[in-house]
Amino acid sequence: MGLGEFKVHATAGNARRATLMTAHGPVQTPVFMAVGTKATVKAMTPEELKDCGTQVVLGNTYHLHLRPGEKTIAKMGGLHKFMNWHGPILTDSGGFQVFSLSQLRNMSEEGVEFRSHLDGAKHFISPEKSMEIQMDLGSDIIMAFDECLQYPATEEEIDKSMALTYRWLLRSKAAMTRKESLLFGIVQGGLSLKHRLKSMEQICSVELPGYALGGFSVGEPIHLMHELLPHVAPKMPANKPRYLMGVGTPTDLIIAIDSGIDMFDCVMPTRVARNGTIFTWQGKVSIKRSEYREDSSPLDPECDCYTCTNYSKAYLRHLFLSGEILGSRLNTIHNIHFYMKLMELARKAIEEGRWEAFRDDCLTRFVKKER
Ligand SMILES: CCCSCc1cc(N)cc2c(=O)[nH]c(N)nc12
Ligand SMILES: [Zn+2]
Repeated sequence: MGLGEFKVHATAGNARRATLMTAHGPVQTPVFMAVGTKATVKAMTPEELKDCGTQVVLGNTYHLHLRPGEKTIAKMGGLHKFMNWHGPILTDSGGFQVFSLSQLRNMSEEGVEFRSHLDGAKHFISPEKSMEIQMDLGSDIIMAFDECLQYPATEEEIDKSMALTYRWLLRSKAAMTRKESLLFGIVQGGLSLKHRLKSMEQICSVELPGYALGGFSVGEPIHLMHELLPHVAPKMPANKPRYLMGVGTPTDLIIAIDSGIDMFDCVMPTRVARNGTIFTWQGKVSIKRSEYREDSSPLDPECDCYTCTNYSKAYLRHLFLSGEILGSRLNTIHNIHFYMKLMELARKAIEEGRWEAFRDDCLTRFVKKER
């Protein structure tokens, strides 16, 4: 396969089993990508990530630009070498984090001026600057610089913002000159089908190796996203990967795959692991519950990860209540393994013509009350 080639091997309704070729190797989809915002997937080593089945790690332009700086990372050989991750890396364009993390900011056609959340220093990021940072990092998949509105937003705000995102995509494409990298456009449009379809038409009219759906998981009731996806995702180019940004729970992933989404990222599995929430094939487990005080069983009897093979709920509860770092590590290893296993089984189910049954079984399992 050539760089950027996206080959669909099997389908089940809108669901697809495909392969995307990047400069650091193939990506088997549907895929969940582990978020490594500051050049690390929190609490996990690259070897542990690989052992859990991780294919792609995400980096973040905003954070890495502020610290240690893309020029430093470039001098150290690029982000792959710097973090010792030699599989594909996708980097976000930074706009989303500017709006969600930094204080003072001035938006203009040119770009966004903002103050660092670290030291208050003034910075400016534009489509051109975002591309420069991501190219310096040596990213395999580069995200276009976009504006992501929070929820709710008026029709006028959505109209104005998605038009800007389209103009910024054209500037991103003109500035992204790194031949080894794949540039993905980002469809916006808020929670309005009319605006989503218009943004999709604009963004997907630009010839690119892949397209993302942004603007979800921004505070909206999640059912609104579930209702919109089947009307938008299948209309995106069938021969290009579709990436749903910042989503989601295991239930969200299954529903989105069923609507034709191929790629996902979310901080959820790593973030909630550190707070003691564990995803299992029997639903969610809150490890701090007193019922686990002397429970010798693993987090998930149906899981074969390092944590479930070697430790009891009683021990993991003790680590969590004691605030031990090992607790965060073991819980994270399990949650990342769970998400990667979910995607592996989803790929197999689509390949083997069992997708509908797998989908329905997952949705039944995951809706069980937290215990
Ligand atoms: C490393 C983080 C990747 S995903 C961040 C993210 C998350 C969510 N939910 C939406 C968006 C969006 O609309 N645009 C962009 N660039 N990023 C988004
Ligand atoms: Zn496990």
